[in-house]
Amino acid sequence: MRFSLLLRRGFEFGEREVAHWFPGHMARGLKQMKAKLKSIDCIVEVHDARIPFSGRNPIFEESLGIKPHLLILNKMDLADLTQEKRILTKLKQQGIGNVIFTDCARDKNIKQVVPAITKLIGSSQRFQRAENAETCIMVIGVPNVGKSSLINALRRLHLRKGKASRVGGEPGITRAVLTRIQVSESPLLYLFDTPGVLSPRIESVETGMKLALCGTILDHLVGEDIMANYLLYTLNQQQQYR
Ligand SMILES: Nc1nc2c(ncn2[C@@H]2O[C@H](COP(=O)(O)OP(=O)(O)OP(=O)(O)O)[C@@H](O)[C@H]2O)c(=O)[nH]1
Repeated sequence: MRFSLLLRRGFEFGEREVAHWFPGHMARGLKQMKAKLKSIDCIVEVHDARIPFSGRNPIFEESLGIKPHLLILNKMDLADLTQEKRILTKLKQQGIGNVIFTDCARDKNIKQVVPAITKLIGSSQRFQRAENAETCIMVIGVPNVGKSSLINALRRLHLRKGKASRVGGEPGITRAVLTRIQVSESPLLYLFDTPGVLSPRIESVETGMKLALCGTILDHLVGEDIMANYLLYTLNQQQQYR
């Protein structure tokens, strides 16, 4: 019998409840972000390039969506970029036209970020603030996608300075109230790092599983066994048997 015929056709998630995967401190984080919004010129949303269509927080769009918006798909070094064109086309259809892929360990694509922000703000009528030379950005995203790493990479590139924002392998490293961090001298650019905020209504258990596998939800909240099982199922579906 062919090996592929033995593989599962679907994945049984059982009676899982995703609501409790949203820790309470995230609601507080979102409230603080909304309060800061008046002084922000542009929102930079960081997401994991491995799941470009899953798990972005719709609440960001509802509550923060009025400002110019740049989507950074980070961890491109871990993603399958043969699909890059298709990803960009699909995001454009969803109204997301400003997208940059990055790997925080390399400067190549990080270099595109500040010019893209400057261009976005420059072309946004509402935010032409001639009297104010400094620009303020808010970096948002679900936990552990690399928001702090991006800020540190921008500082390394533009200011030749070290880490200003704590980085960690577990979700939920950045919990502090928003701190203002300089990332560029010319143009004068400041960023607010924010705590990662998951959607309180993750659209499905499958989306939750993808978020967990990319490290945005703590493993034990979801269950290590089912995560491993779903990963195996997905790899088999994609015929990645190695
Ligand atoms: N492979 C790879 N790993 C990355 C990249 N950027 C960040 N990481 C790693 O991803 C993990 C999370 O990075 P952080 O910068 O702390 O993420 P964050 O979004 O600020 O996390 P929270 O504070 O939990 O919201 C760390 O282990 C980083 O080293 C990248 O471009 N590629």
